Amino acid sequence: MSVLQDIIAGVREDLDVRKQAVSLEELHKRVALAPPARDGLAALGGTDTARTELKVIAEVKRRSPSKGDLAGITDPAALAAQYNDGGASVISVLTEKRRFGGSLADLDAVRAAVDIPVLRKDFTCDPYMIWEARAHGADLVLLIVAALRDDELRDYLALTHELGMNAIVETHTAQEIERAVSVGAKIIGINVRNLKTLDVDRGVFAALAGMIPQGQVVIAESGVRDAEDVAHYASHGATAILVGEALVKDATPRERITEFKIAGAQAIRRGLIGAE
Ligand SMILES: O=C(O)c1ccccc1NCC(=O)[C@H](O)[C@H](O)COP(=O)(O)O
Repeated sequence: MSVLQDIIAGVREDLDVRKQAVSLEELHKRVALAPPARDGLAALGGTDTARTELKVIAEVKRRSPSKGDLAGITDPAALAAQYNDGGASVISVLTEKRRFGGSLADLDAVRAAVDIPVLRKDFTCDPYMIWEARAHGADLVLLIVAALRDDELRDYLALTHELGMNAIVETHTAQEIERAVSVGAKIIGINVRNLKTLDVDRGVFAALAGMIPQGQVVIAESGVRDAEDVAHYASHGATAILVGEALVKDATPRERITEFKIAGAQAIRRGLIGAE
């Protein structure tokens, strides 16, 4: 069983328990009462192709299969507030429990603490999880192409939009990018962490980003350690970077995000001057 299949098997078991506790009908009622979704697409620059800055999606990530415990996050809301102050455009909250130590309570706490859009980052494998995300205030959800059939990808994306949210459609290969584009994804992530080996190869982003049509939001996911990595992704066409480990382990995440934004803007400017 691959790492992804293994994670999803656990997600499905936990989901069965939650479905027993809260019916889909109950979730529908909660969604009707939830505050409207914040515009995640606009926060990430929308379809504006005149890129002048690099957006940062800052992640609340407690644990990971590749690294184990990352940081003792005692207050996810306070961490998210620091991310917000540093200039993050979106906060990502890893809600998967078994391998990442996250929860819907983390999502609730973060959503209440910031005014910017919040991504429920999880291994979406059932429409119930999209309703659940919205009921807990999420503005964006993650759809991993490798985990979904084309019909599921299309249906889940449509449901996400029906509920007023946006989806980050995550890819790892050229074929997955073709699938993401064909279902009409507006926000496409390229995750450079190989889901079989868990190795990070930043060169994957440089090799694949050019396949994504102009006008889409292009997110470089995973492996940002420092300003040099940020410049690498920005110079290869990233609209945004998604950063977890480097921020949760940093004593001053607010300053680190500001530094990443400056590095991203400088790399974009160098690219524009080089193209003149
Ligand atoms: O982080 C992992 O070990 C991992 C393993 C298997 C599937 C997904 C995994 N991570 C989820 C993510 O996509 C990252 O949390 C996110 O891109 C941030 O990555 P990083 O900045 O390298 O922590």
